[in-house]
Amino acid sequence: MPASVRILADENIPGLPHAFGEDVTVQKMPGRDIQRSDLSAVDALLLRSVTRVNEDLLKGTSVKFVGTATIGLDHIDLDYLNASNIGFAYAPGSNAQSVVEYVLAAIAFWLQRTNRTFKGLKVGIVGVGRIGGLLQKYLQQMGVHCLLCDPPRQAQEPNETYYSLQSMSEADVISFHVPLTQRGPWPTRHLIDVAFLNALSADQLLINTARGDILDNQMALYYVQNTASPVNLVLDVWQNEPMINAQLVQHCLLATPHIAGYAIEGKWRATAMLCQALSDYFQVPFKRTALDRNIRVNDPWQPQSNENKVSKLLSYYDISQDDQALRNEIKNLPQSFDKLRKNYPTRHEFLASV
Ligand SMILES: NC(=O)c1ccc[n+]([C@@H]2O[C@H](COP(=O)([O-])OP(=O)(O)OC[C@H]3O[C@@H](n4cnc5c(N)ncnc54)[C@H](O)[C@@H]3O)[C@@H](O)[C@H]2O)c1
Ligand SMILES: O=C(O)[C@H](O)[C@H](O)COP(=O)(O)O
Repeated sequence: MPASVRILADENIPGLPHAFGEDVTVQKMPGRDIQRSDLSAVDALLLRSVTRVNEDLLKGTSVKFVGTATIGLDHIDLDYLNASNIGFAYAPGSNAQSVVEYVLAAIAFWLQRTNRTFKGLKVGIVGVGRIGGLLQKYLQQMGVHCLLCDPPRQAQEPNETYYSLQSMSEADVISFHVPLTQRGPWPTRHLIDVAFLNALSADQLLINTARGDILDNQMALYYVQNTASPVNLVLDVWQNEPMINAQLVQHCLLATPHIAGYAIEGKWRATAMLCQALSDYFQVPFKRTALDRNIRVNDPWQPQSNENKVSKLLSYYDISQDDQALRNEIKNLPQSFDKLRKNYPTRHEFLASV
């Protein structure tokens, strides 16, 4: 192992280099600009989702360890890392609560607009992993009925009740929490197809916080432009970020620049997970306490049965501000998309754990 560990990090990962001592050096760069030529004297690369990690980037470099401060892994060629014996870490669950709070705020926004409450609501959850499972717990705590769709889990848990993707159209709200995959028995690229959209109506809400490629955006634009009463769309993730489909934005109930997971505690939790993994890998000390105080949620909200959950949720997180910020900057794409993400205002997690 090197005498000192040289890290190249995405400039949008908070908390570096304070978590390490003098045996670690940290250089920062915009994630989209990182190229192979930047990696000749780098031991560890710490990234976000905007840097594609593959043979093109890493071949012939000195990189021994890659960490991504994200839940999603679709930007990483894991086969190449394994074959090249490069250490790897990611941040599973780090921003799950943030995404769940985004989804609950989006539902609350829609309910308020339609003068409704959570009472009697049916929510379909597609992908019941860390995020989908947490969403299910919070919704059930609020008395909301959930329909679960997760074929990989269904194959492992034949005695549990799971629904098909098609039957999700029975729900008032359908929220997607699948990883982006192209291969295997249950690929998710373009999982939301025209047949699925055609089975929905203007009385329903579809939320995609998973990845942009789950929904063919060009097809979705055609659908909203040519359907009398299209489903209400809430999109946080887009195909071809940062050059997203500006026309589709105009047709969304809520449109945001991939910030569902951006509550500040989630970001610091991801940093802590990567620093711990890097510290174990290179056997260098890591000051966990330097990060811990940013991860704690102050005074969390425990929903009560007799309170107005719609207005309470929106008082914690007014999601319409994130939507408005994107609409205000839509003429300045693609730069504005990354700018809004880089300068995202501080949003705190607010739900008590379930
Ligand atoms: N918008 C954001 O800011 C944001 C933040 C965090 C994560 N994400 C995205 O959310 C995804 C899910 O995160 P997670 O932590 O819950 O992942 P997870 O791996 O814990 O859960 C994913 C679940 O999806 C299921 N699944 C896989 N293929 C499926 C299919 N075809 N149909 C239905 N279910 C399927 C899996 O069985 C699993 O239970 C991430 O991969 C990432 O792309 C987005
Ligand atoms: O997968 C994730 O964790 C999220 O999509 C994450 O919030 C993406 O943010 P980025 O890495 O692009 O800043």
